[in-house]
Amino acid sequence: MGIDGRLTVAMPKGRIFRDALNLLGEAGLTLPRELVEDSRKLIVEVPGEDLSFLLVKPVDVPTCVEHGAADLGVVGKDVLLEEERDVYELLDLQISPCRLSLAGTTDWQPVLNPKVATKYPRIANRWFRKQGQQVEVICLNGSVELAPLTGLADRIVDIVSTGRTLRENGLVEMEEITRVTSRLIANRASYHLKSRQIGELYERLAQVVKEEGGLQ
Ligand SMILES: Nc1ncnc2c1ncn2[C@@H]1O[C@H](COP(=O)(O)OP(=O)(O)OP(=O)(O)O)[C@@H](O)[C@H]1O
Ligand SMILES: O=P(O)(O)OC[C@H]1O[C@H](OP(=O)(O)OP(=O)(O)O)[C@H](O)[C@@H]1O
Repeated sequence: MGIDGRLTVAMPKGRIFRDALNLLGEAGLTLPRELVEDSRKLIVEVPGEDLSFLLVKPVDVPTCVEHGAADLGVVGKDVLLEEERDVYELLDLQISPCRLSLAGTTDWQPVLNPKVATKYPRIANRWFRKQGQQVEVICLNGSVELAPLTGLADRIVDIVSTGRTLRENGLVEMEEITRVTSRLIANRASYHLKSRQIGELYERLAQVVKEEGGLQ
């Protein structure tokens, strides 16, 4: 499980990375140079602690944790809901907040069996099923806002943070599907086998989240 019996944490590269590092720093961890500075290293050990970080794409964090390549992971709730991996969700870290919303053009008219473009096909399908609406979900990997502008789809399900991308593309948020923050997740076996190490890190992080109401 993990590497050399050390506690291994899968960290998402990209947007969440800095927020997660700040949180770990606040929790009293000495962050190795390779994590803080620009580095291409993918496995980084924390000096003086029985701890290593794996640097992975955000969408791959639940996969690494489910399969035990990492004992713990930091990941957005959006990815967690979409990936449906068999992991424990331990803590809402309250970092990298955003929301997953339904959006469209201002002049959108209801149609039978509308097309919905998204990076989140499972979440979209589940949500529309719950609404009793039949839709055709079209999977995109980015620039989802283009879809209603080009006739590729009628509406989109996508992340909204400042709302700038919607605004600058003449789209409006129609409904919030879910609020999103990043979570601490654990491999099921590691949670039991490394309960002391995981418990200690959990306590340190939970304390910071409680004291600071999360770091934005
Ligand atoms: N404005 C935002 N847009 C997208 N994700 C955001 C935003 N704000 C916070 N997040 C969080 O950041 C995560 C995405 O991070 P990031 O954009 O680095 O990854 P990504 O979608 O894999 O990017 P890419 O595919 O461009 O490499 C989401 O899962 C979400 O939880
Ligand atoms: O509300 P905002 O602050 O504008 O942020 C939301 C935008 O940011 C993300 O896109 P990203 O920059 O990751 O590009 P992408 O289209 O390639 O996913 C997301 O998919 C939205 O498009």
